[in-house]
Amino acid sequence: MWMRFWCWTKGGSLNVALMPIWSRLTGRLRACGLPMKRRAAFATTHQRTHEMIEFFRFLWPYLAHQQGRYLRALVLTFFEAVLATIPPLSVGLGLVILIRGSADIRDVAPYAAICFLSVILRTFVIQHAWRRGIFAGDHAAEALRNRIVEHMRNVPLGVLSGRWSPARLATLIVEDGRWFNETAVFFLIRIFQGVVATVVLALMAAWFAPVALIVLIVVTAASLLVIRVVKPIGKRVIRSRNDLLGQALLRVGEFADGIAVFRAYGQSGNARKNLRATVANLHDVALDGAPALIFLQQIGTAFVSFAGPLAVTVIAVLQLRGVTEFAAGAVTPALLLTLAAATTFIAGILRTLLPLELGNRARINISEFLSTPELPGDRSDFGQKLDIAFKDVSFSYGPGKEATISNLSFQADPGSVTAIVGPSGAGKSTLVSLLLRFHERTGGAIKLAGIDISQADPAAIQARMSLVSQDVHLFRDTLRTNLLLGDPDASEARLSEVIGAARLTELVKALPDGLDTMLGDTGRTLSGGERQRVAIARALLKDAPILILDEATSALDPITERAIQDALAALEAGRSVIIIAHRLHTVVDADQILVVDNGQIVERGTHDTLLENGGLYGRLWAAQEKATGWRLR
Ligand SMILES: Nc1ncnc2c1ncn2[C@@H]1O[C@H](COP(=O)(O)OP(=O)(O)OP(=O)(O)O)[C@@H](O)[C@H]1O
Repeated sequence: MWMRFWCWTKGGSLNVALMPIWSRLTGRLRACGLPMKRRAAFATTHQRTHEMIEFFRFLWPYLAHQQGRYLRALVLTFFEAVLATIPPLSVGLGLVILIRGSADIRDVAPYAAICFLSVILRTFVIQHAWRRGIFAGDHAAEALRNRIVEHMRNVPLGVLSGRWSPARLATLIVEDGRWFNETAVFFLIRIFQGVVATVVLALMAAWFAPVALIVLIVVTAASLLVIRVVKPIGKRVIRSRNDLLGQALLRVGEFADGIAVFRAYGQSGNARKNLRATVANLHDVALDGAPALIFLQQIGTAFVSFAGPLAVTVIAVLQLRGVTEFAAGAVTPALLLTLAAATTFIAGILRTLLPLELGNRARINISEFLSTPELPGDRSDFGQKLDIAFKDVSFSYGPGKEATISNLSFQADPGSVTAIVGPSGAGKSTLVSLLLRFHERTGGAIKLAGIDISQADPAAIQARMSLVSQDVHLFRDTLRTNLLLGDPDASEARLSEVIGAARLTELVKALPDGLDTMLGDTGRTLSGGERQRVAIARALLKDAPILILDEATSALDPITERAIQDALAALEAGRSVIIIAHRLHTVVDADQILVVDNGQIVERGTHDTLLENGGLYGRLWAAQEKATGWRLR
């Protein structure tokens, strides 16, 4: 019999029979723009296995101390899968006994008892397996999300303003993190369960009738073939869905943040239109993609449903032709039950393949982000004297972009005050962001206490610096939490002290819940000047040896600014200070003033020497003096 079957396939009859169907299918899909390789269909299993192994390898370290629990979940799943094969087998064998003519209930009763026992035991085992799997998977997802956040802390800021925008990262953490979790828990375990159960059931079917095994292999291969065809569509839909989701998040964020601007310019209609267009795109992708995916996936799983009838037909043909001779009548019900159970499990596996694609895409996206290089360096052995030295430093915001800083050198001694002034866009903020290692210089060297900062741990550098910038970010949390960012362990007394120094006492009194008032969109919104004072209080709390003030008092009224200047003067004592300021009267006492234009220091000196020089500083000073005399007519 086997020889005949072999000759039939070898002689090409099978190919001849399947070729027109295959050509039609591939022809239609090619017409839809899908790349098709005839033989490639048979690589599906290999590729899927490879993807699952890759996913597993990626998952494994994040399971950390939950690895044992996850493995126990897999072992329990293995037993659960074996238990799942017992009901069809025991019912089938009971039926065989009945069909063969046994009238004694005692012959059948053990099979019924085994069937019930296995069902009860399976329910028990499955619960334990899932509980362990879900716990371990959740743990891995949490560890992965923390790793992403940690990586965000350690990559140059340029990475986060480029391809990995905040919206893209939100999608990565929320959406991709979710699919990573689902794949780790549900799909991998379900596939493992399906494979084990299918193998056991297929062996049982082969025991009833060896030809059934061939039939199962053929229908499964046909299903995999179809799934292979579906895969590019699935990939395309999933990729555009991910991209659009990122865009939608970005637009929603922009719309929410900029609603006041849109309204002020009477453009809220346009902004809403943009937002709607993005949401509509998302909807279109779902609508276009979903029916195709469901239809093609159903075709894939439908093939395996033919296993039972096909096996019976083949057995019948073989019997009728006299190729085989066995008690088909007695065996067929058991065979059918076993095949039905096997096909249910195969269909279950096939149904997880497309969602598995989402998990796989999530893995690729997350790996891509995690592979962006972190800022190198681990030195933190700075001494007490934190002198700052820039030597021929150059920097540009991207390859091929014009240099924002070129060959810039200066030295700031410990305890001195260095002011950086210059026209808007000259590169002043960029300069301090290089010192903080928010970006990596492209040329020259920046040294802190004699150590090249490119060899230093960015966190160690940032721990030694307090930054108060013109853009103050407050978190949607209480005022207390926002202040304690400066020093999470600060005592109440210290907190009151800096609140007083930053002229925040009146504000705290006026807030409904004082320091515990929620800030942000769910709570109280602060004015620009109030925000700036909160940032100053944070810096006072941090008490770092280097203070960087980037237009720190620009949003304050003159009276508050004077008061804050006094507080800052007290803070400046004994520290190195770098002040970026447009209001030149705030820097007249600086030890050195660097005048920056076009990314270069064009003048340096004290206020008096610079005025004497009559250069750019002199012109800026004169322009400001004149501006103070201006008034609107
Ligand atoms: N993240 C960024 N990516 C690309 N270009 C940037 C980025 N940040 C700043 N720039 C550009 O670099 C140049 C210098 O900007 P920077 O903010 O350092 O100037 P500045 O002197 O501090 O200006 P201002 O006084 O107006 O704050 C500007 O042309 C600005 O557009």
